[in-house]
Amino acid sequence: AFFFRVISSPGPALLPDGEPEDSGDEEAPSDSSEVAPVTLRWSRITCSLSDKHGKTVRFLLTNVSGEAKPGRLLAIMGPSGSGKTTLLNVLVGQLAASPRLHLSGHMDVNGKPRSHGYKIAYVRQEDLFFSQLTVRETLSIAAELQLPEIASVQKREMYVNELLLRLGLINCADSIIGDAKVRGISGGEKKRLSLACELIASPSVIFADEPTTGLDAFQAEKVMETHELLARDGHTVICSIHQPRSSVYKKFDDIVLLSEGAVVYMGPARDEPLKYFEKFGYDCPDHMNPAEFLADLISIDYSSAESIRSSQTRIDKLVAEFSEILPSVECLSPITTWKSCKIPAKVGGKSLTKKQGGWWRQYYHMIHSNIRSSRRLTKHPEVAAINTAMAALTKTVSVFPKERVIVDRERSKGSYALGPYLISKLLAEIPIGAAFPLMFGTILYPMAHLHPSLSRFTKFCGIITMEAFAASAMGLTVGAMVSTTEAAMAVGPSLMTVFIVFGGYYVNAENTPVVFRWIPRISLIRWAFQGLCINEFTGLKFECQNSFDIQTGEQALERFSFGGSRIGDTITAQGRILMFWYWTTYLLLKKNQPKYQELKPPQL
Ligand SMILES: Nc1ncnc2c1ncn2[C@@H]1O[C@H](COP(=O)(O)OP(=O)(O)OP(=O)(O)O)[C@@H](O)[C@H]1O
Repeated sequence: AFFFRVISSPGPALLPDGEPEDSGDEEAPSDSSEVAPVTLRWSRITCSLSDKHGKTVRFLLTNVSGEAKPGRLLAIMGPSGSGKTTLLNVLVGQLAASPRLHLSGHMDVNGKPRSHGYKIAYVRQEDLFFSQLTVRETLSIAAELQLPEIASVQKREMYVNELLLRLGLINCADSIIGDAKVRGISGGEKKRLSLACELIASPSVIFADEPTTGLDAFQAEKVMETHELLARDGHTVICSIHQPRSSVYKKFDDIVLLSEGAVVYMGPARDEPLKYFEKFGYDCPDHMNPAEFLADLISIDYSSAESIRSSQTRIDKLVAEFSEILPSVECLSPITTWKSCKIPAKVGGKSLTKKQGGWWRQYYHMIHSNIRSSRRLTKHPEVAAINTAMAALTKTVSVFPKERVIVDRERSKGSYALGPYLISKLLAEIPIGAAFPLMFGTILYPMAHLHPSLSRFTKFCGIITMEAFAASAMGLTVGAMVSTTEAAMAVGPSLMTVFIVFGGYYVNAENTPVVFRWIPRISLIRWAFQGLCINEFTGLKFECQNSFDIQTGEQALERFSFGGSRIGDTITAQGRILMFWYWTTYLLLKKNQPKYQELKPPQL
């Protein structure tokens, strides 16, 4: 996937290879704080949706015109489904192609076709990062990939530090990003990190799709403050936003109000739109958030048939009124993509984005970040426990149902009995069954920086090997229970998932509901996880910042409800589970042994 991505498309934030000197008529600035000023104009953009017979069924955008200027923050506002994201995608040139969508209109960049281009950044709604990397590492990797011309590591670090300071990320620079499971930086910080990653190559135009979605009021304000500062630095900033609080609304310089894909107002923000709507008798009450007033004014009220009709009439009237006074935004160039942007951003008079790093450079950094990321991830003994068990289980369930057919045939011939077959199978599989966990342990242990002592390493390998045998025995039971490999492949991992959930990491003994308390006792994941945790945490001391932080490994074990137990206990429990699955396999195979129709003498 990475290979495909590298050869197929550089993504919106990266400049394609280009001739840096081809700067058109515009001079790119020579200082890092300066950006090439860009004015965007779009006119008569219409986007329609047709059915499979080619008949237009709906307009997503109707005759939308507008303008975004450098040094100003433009907000595209409107109710849900009004076409904000569609318009933003059209402006960025990234409206997903579909045979049912028809797009027309014009767009200029500084009075020229936009393919003549400038560097742009598109900050999407979802924040996608390697969750185990820190903020600084994420930005450093982005800088190394996008700014290969800054050869000096020191200079690149300075540049990253500058960005961290500028976006208010310096305090969390060395925190991991985190995800739903491992707490990392806040939602607002993630949004600002997304923005920072896009800003590395000093884009002239910044598009942001709903940058405040999912944030609390304070974080939303901080994020919008950052956008406002970027506009003040000379960037052209365009963001879509649903319904901002009033302090956020005050930050906008210009506003486009969309309702059902049509423009209801476009022009200066703050009091101007309120004055404009006053002319039609719609007064914003004192102390009401203007954004809320505007949103109510241009939304369909679905509470009753009458309210739908009256709100629709009001919106149609406002759209018609605005189209009559629409400032003439005329562009000559049909909509194209930004792909052939050729003007590189510059820092200190030097081009920063002549080229992306070559393949090898990108490959090296991606591998590096993946290793860094997986190192931290694999520190969780849970990952080692799940990986070992799943590998052993799938290996067995994919093979055993086929083998069973042969066993049944031989048994029916009386070649061998079930008991000796199972015992010989167990003994014969010891070397192969142990090979994978030992290999896995040998690679993972030093990579994950686990406790560097030979005795702990030996115990680590012992625990995962025992677990692999238990998982394999469980695979035999599943294979004996169902008749096909496909069914075994469906049942085995599903059953294992239950054991993973009750494995002690997601749900531990103290918070397991009483009715499910038996599951962790028979979960091979839980015993392996417990053994690995005891092996790793016993005797550890942690650096603490607060008095309530966990200080010792023993306290960490208490937190998992593993206090007071020993590795020996977990190995014994695994042994019991292994015997349980073997015994169940024996009983199932015995019960399911092939039965043949008896040949009875004909009745006279
Ligand atoms: N490719 C598509 N095919 C069909 N319908 C689409 C397509 N893209 C957008 N739409 C429809 O167009 C309308 C506008 O969508 P858009 O995502 O632009 O709205 P929005 O104002 O950004 O909404 P929200 O605030 O909820 O994100 C929606 O009704 C959506 O379902």
